[in-house]
Amino acid sequence: MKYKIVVSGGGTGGHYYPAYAVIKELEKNIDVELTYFTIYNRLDYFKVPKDFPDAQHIPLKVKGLIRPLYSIKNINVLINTYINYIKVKKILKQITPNFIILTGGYVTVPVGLAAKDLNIPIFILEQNKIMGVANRVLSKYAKKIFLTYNNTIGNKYPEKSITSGNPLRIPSNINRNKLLNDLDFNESLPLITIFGGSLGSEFIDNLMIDVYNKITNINFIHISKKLKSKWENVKIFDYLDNLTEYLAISDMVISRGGATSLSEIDFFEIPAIIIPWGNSAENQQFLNAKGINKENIHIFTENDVKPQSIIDIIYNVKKKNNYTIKKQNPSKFIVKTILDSLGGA
Ligand SMILES: CC(=O)N[C@H]1[C@@H](OP(=O)(O)OP(=O)(O)OC[C@H]2O[C@@H](n3ccc(=O)[nH]c3=O)[C@H](O)[C@@H]2O)O[C@H](CO)[C@@H](O)[C@@H]1O
Repeated sequence: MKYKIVVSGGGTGGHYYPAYAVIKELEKNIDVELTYFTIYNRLDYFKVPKDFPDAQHIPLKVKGLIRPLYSIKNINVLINTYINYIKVKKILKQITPNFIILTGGYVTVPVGLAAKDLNIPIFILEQNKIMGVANRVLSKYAKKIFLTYNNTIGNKYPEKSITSGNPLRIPSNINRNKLLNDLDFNESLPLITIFGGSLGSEFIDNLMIDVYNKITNINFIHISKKLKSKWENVKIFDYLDNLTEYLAISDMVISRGGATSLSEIDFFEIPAIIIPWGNSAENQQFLNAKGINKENIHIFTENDVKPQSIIDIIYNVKKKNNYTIKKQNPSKFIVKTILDSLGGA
């Protein structure tokens, strides 16, 4: 039997990749026909994985809520949500999905409301330490809510919530020497990977210039749409589809506080310097970073961090002894729970 599955999530990697991980795991268990509702035009900002099942992508022209939430301008947002709800409901009636997965972002509100009206089972993934507004609105109608963090702030439905962890794209095998040789890196040196979420970060780009001018005995991979490399030990890419392969062999990461980036750092047990994006909704990125606050995780605000703060920390970075993965991808548990709750595949 073919399962018709509808997924919806905001148009950045942090929402898209967890959905991808779940769909990939579902495909191991059942035949999947996928429809994906996301934000109009946002798919250009980051690369949609090439091997994503032949999803039909339906972009919706949604308007995001304006803060403060009681702003009069949000009346337009409500009208826009209603128009999209009518459109999505019509499409869902044609598709007749078996179930629907929502990964957060305003775009999911009309999709979730239409699914609820048509009695389609809804599963929610919440990656962040503070639940996003869309997930807060839709949680009431969900069959199960999968959380990355214990005690997610703003979650009103603990009885149907499970702290599963964030489903991730995990490389199937890791060959450190090959990955480093491909980039002409010296294998005996440690590797530090720098990236600012799926959309990049000019703040982190600028911060690193002084660091690169001073440090030559570390290999650096830096994801940046702006920087050009003039340093032999720094390789710059505007995007890497296989970034998680490089994360798996990184001895340190410097990143923003997006929940999926942090889940990867946690999963691969990489020491990290986190500089949360100062304008994230409800200071979400700072709360995410505090949520994984452990030894070897250094959190800075944009105001506090200086190139010298980075140099002082990375000066002591050493190559790890081994790079084997010890944990299980949460996608396995999530898929099993979804299928069991629907009566099994
Ligand atoms: C601006 C914005 O909306 N930010 C939110 C967005 O972040 P954003 O979309 O930046 O997502 P995250 O930082 O959580 O994840 C980034 C993902 O992109 C991948 N990647 C990145 C660069 C690259 O070259 N290749 C690559 O594969 C990373 O491996 C990771 O899987 O979603 C997160 C999860 O809900 C939220 O916590 C963030 O606050």
